[in-house]
Amino acid sequence: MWRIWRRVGSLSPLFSSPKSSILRQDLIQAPYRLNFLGILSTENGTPATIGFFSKEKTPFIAFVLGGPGSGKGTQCAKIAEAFGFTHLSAGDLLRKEISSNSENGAMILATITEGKIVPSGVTIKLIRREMESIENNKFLIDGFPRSEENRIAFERITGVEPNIVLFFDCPEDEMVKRVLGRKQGRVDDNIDTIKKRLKVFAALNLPVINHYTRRGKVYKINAVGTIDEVFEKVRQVFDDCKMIK
Ligand SMILES: Nc1ncnc2c1ncn2[C@@H]1O[C@H](COP(=O)(O)OP(=O)(O)O)[C@@H](O)[C@H]1O
Ligand SMILES: Nc1ccn([C@H]2C[C@H](O)[C@@H](COP(=O)(O)OP(=O)(O)O)O2)c(=O)n1
Ligand SMILES: [Mg+2]
Repeated sequence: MWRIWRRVGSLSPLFSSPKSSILRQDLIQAPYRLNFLGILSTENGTPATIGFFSKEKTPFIAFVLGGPGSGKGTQCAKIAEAFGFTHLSAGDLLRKEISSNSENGAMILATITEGKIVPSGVTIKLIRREMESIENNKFLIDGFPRSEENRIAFERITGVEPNIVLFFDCPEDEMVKRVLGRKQGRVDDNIDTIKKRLKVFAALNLPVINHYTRRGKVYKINAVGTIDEVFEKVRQVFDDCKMIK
């Protein structure tokens, strides 16, 4: 088991030990497996709390959400640079799995091509692996959680909630224009898949944003404007966030 960092929902001071490994690999309980929801569970099927961060090692977590092309990745790069965060993009981690020919690669490729969401257990395992190997205590988790299933699995597995959630609010026609102009050779950056991703965003990701809005954690940012104009609004959030040391 990972050690629990702190109770879900609480906000606490952070970053006591920047050089320490945040997740304790030696505390992971085996064996565990994915249940039908893609949530990690023990062999008898009960949900497994596979991780917990000790109180002193609690990282600051910002979930970064918004529709496809809203500018999440672009803004995360700037936040990472300006505020010393580590940027973890769920989509990038999944694409890396595809190109490394891992056992889940074919399933991930098929899911992304369809504009659908990869089972939570797979994505959380990749995020966890990164958080374990990186010695930082400030993480931007970009493009995750993409669904209530993602969110619930993350909270159940880690025992924590994000400290804040950034939501880049962007009109659909602007998102379509940006994705079609992205030219990174992605299998999902075509008009058919974009339409599906926009539907999936509205159906599955907006409920996550609504949930965290009710929890008072969402900073909604108008994503229209130049990259620098948007970043000025983002900067204010981080400048004002007293929890970030
Ligand atoms: N404020 C902006 N105005 C115009 N284009 C933008 C802006 N922010 C990002 N872009 C461009 O739009 C595309 C999508 O941005 P990206 O950061 O990859 O979005 P996301 O990660 O939300 O899908 C990229 O080509 C990026 O350079
Ligand atoms: N939590 C996540 C994040 C991304 N994915 C899949 C499904 C998404 O359409 C693709 C691409 O995600 P990515 O965040 O890179 O996409 P955008 O930056 O929003 O354009 O990856 C997922 O299944 N689960
Ligand atoms: Mg992105």
